[in-house]
Amino acid sequence: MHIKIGTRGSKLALWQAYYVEDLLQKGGVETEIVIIETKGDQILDRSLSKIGSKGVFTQELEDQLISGGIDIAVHSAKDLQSQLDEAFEIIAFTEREKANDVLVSHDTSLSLKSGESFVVGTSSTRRVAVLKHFYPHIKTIDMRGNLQTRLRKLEEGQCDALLLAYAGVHRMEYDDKIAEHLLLDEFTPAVGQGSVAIECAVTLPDDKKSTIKNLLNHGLTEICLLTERAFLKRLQGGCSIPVFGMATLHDDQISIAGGIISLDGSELIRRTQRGSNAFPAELGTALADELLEAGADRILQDIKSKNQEI
Ligand SMILES: NCc1[nH]cc(CCC(=O)O)c1CC(=O)O
Repeated sequence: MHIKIGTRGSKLALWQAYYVEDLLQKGGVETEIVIIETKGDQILDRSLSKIGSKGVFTQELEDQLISGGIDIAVHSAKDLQSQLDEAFEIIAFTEREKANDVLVSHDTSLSLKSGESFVVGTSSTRRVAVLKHFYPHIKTIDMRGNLQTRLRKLEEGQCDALLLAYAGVHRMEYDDKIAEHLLLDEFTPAVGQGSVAIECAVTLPDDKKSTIKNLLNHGLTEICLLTERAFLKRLQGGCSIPVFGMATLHDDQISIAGGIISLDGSELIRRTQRGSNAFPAELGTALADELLEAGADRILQDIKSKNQEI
């Protein structure tokens, strides 16, 4: 069998594509990597939250899935919108890396907890809002671009530290620049953070689908991600909305913590629920409903109207 693997061209995206390629080859599959540039890779001058981010990193990959230019598209699970077009499906989630955020700096003695003020570069609305909520003495500056670009800006002194997903930092082998591992209770990650999602067209032949699923899918990660993605779908949060959620497994139970925070960090709603691992989507949806009842709806509307003003 021969599988064409579609990926974006950033170093992190390529790492993930090679990781997937390796797993497929170990299972006796022949592979080929096809690099595809997306709109999101070209737009570097404006914050993603301001261009309406739906599909900017996925559209061109999905076009190739339909035309047969590629068999699968490899994404960071957290970059994949919660509601795929009906022509596509996710056939596998790879085993999740540690999901937490980390503070990255040349000065590894830096700590959010120290009370000392310094400048953190991040383009994530979630991370900015959570910093404002728990660590108001920290200043933030908007910082876009791939990991290498951000690290270069850090090196140039545009900020003192970056706030990033551990998974990406680890994959790029920048572990020695990690100053602090942030608490999951405060910096609850974006839905899907740390896992790689494999997308295909629903029309991909069944023998290819089953081989790919067998070689790439990590069942325990899949249960967690299905819970989180149902949660996100119900809240209709895209990556420009500071919604966060993370599920973990405890024997046959799933526990999920999730919430939403206003852009200025003043209002934070976070809840947890537990349920059977047989019904991940139901649990994720139930948690979203609990949040909506607790006022998440108002925060969401407020953020959506602010995004439209820009
Ligand atoms: N939004 C960019 C993005 N997409 C996936 C990762 C890291 C890898 C992962 O979470 O799987 C990152 C960088 C970051 O948020 O620091």
